[in-house]
Amino acid sequence: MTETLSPAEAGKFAAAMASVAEIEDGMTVGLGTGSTAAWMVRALARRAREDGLRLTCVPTSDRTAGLARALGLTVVGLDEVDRIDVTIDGADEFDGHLRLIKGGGAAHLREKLVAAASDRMIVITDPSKDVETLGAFPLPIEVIPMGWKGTEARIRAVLETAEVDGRDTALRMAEGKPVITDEGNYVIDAHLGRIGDPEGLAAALADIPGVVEHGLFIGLCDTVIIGHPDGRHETRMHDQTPAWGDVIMELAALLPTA
Ligand SMILES: O=C(CO)[C@H](O)[C@H](O)COP(=O)(O)O
Repeated sequence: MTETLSPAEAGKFAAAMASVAEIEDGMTVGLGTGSTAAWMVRALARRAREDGLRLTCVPTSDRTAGLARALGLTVVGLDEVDRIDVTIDGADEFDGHLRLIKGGGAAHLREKLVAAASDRMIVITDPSKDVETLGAFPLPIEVIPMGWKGTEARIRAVLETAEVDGRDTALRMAEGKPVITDEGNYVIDAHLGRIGDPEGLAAALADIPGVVEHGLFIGLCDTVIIGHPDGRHETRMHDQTPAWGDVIMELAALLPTA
């Protein structure tokens, strides 16, 4: 399977496969958005079919809902469940404290709501998303369309005093029109280069009238599974960078058996 994929896709596939191994019968599962999450939805649907798992799934976007339904998974809205056992989602960047940038697919509002309702959030990625400092990926900020220019000016004012290297902002466009999120909003991308104080910036952005949600996920992710092109994966958990137990187990598996 993986030999037909590009190295990045093979890594995403490996992470997705490892993540669905954590799902048990009867669970309520949050389904992320993006190409990595799409691999996970396919792998989850296959596991559910082959192992007879009864799952309730809460998608983070219309795209993911459509894919999950088409594959036979049971899809419900966030308000139809009391809690979510685990959410599995992709990310655009993650750092050593498992802080994330999300929203490259303009779904970070629903993604954050679903992650916040979950007992556990697993992020699945290929190695390219692993960064020392967040910020090379432009930070998505979802804003109300009404008065978006004023909101952008307030975002720029906040960035003036933020610990960042760049301060450019741009309304996200596609085919000459503003990108509209599933909740009917616009996205402003902030090109920051480096975010020195993610907690401080997250709090300041959340305070701006017109900002609905930004793509900094802090204190939400419990586990990151990094898939490698050769099919291996490694796991990072809070305050374990990397999880040496996993690395040792993987190295042990490579040793010849007697
Ligand atoms: O945050 C997201 C969507 O809003 C995605 O998880 C993020 O953009 C990663 O996408 P991909 O798995 O395609 O690289």
